[in-house]
Amino acid sequence: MRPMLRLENVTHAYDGRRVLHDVSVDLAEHRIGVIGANGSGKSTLARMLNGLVVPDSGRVLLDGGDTRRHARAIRRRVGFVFSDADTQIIMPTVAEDVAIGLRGSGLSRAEVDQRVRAVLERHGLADHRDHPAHLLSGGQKQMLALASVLVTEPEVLVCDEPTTLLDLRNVHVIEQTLRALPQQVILLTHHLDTLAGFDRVLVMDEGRIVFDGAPQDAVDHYRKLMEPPAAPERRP
Ligand SMILES: Nc1ncnc2c1ncn2[C@@H]1O[C@H](COP(=O)(O)OP(=O)(O)OP(=O)(O)O)[C@@H](O)[C@H]1O
Repeated sequence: MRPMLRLENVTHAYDGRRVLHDVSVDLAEHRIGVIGANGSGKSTLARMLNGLVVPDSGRVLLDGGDTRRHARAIRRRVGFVFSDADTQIIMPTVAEDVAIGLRGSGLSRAEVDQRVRAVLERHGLADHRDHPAHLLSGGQKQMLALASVLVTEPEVLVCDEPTTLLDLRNVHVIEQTLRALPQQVILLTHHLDTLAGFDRVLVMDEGRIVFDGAPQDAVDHYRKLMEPPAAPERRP
């Protein structure tokens, strides 16, 4: 059975400024997109899904477990990929960076090696296993960031604009990788084409979910929302 993420009346503010307003939503579909203007609250919402941010009021639940009380357990089940892979790469070599996610997992050295090898092969990084991670290309770094989360075998993958810094070819590579994943994917993106074939897309605006539906309808709604206001009529 697919995991069930639930936000219940979630409100959140930074420095007294409210950025999420009473958001309630259940997230159970296989592939869910989240779109919206800069600053509309997407990242804050996404970070709540694995307890990186805890709401000021309301609750965020994974299969009924509250992120306030079960953050560690929930983080093991909900992986998070950031838009800037450099912030996620912490070890000198590619293989070490992937392996670090398995620290404390209780797996033997041989099991860790086997899992790391498999994930590097699956994501086209096998030839780079002993290379310095910081010397990879932007696309390879993002793939490494993804591999480092996937090696932990999360049930849900939350990706916060993983293609924002990539060229179009690498956007497609990451897109295809995400599409092929068996686990639930919640993808925040400004690349609207990526959402074709998704099961559901949420549109956020000023801290609220203002549309929730099929990808094309959501993209149409978002485009309308982003239209510039009509210029005032000129008087002769
Ligand atoms: N750690 C923080 N401290 C203070 N303000 C923050 C923090 N994180 C986000 N904000 C503010 O909260 C608001 C919502 O930000 P958030 O990153 O959730 O939006 P977003 O929709 O993901 O934006 P973008 O598309 O630009 O990534 C913004 O006004 C942002 O400046």
